[in-house]
Amino acid sequence: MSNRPEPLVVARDLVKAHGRTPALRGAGLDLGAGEIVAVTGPSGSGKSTLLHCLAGIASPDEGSVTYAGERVDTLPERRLSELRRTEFGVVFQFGQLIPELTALDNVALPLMLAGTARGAAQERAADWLERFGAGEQRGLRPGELSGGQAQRVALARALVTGPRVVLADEPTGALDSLASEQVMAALVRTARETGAAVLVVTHDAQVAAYADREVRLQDGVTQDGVTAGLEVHA
Ligand SMILES: Nc1ncnc2c1ncn2[C@@H]1O[C@H](COP(=O)(O)OP(=O)(O)OP(=O)(O)O)[C@@H](O)[C@H]1O
Repeated sequence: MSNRPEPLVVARDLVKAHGRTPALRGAGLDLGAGEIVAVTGPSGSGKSTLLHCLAGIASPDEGSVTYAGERVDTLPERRLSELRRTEFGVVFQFGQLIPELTALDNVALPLMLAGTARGAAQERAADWLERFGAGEQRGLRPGELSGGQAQRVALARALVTGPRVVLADEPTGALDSLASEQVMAALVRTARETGAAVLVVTHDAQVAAYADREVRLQDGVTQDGVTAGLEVHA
């Protein structure tokens, strides 16, 4: 489409096997600033593996991933962790919160690691928890949160540093449909306001409908170009 933004993340011809199990067999996609793309497909079709390759967590056996023109798949680990700390917000499918810290401190931590003073970091963390509907859980530790609450906290933590790319693996997997809609609306709002490029892996067609585009994976191969439904007004 002619009015699509210039891609910020570009993946081409990705091939990746886990041992002898092929996970990606020629996957690719473009992700533009301010754009939300849903990656859908059956269980085992390679969605998480694709997200891990985009985030530089897994390295593809073949193909390439670039971020703002820089090859991600061949970067040294030190530059990769810098990218993940400053430019990428990654939300994993399972448990990534620090059990000893409250929800508020989990979200404040990335800011503090980047040098923000604790009070200011907590203030911003509280705003992001509110945005994702987890403001009331700020004082709770991960063990005291429901799965859905933990997901909201993980999203707030991924977004608090203002990443340019948000990669979220099933961010609504533990939420009911109303809560999923709230979380997706907050993600859409964030992408529109901050210009972040957002990729969401999801099983859920209702969640995918919030995206600007849907990229379907089938047996490790992407079929790009399905346009999803909802017009979202900022
Ligand atoms: N660490 C691993 N070791 C071995 N095989 C793996 C590993 N991770 C994934 N696989 C295999 O690679 C293929 C793709 O898995 P992947 O998790 O990327 O798919 P998915 O579409 O995200 O699945 P789901 O929707 O169930 O999360 C599957 O056949 C899976 O069993």
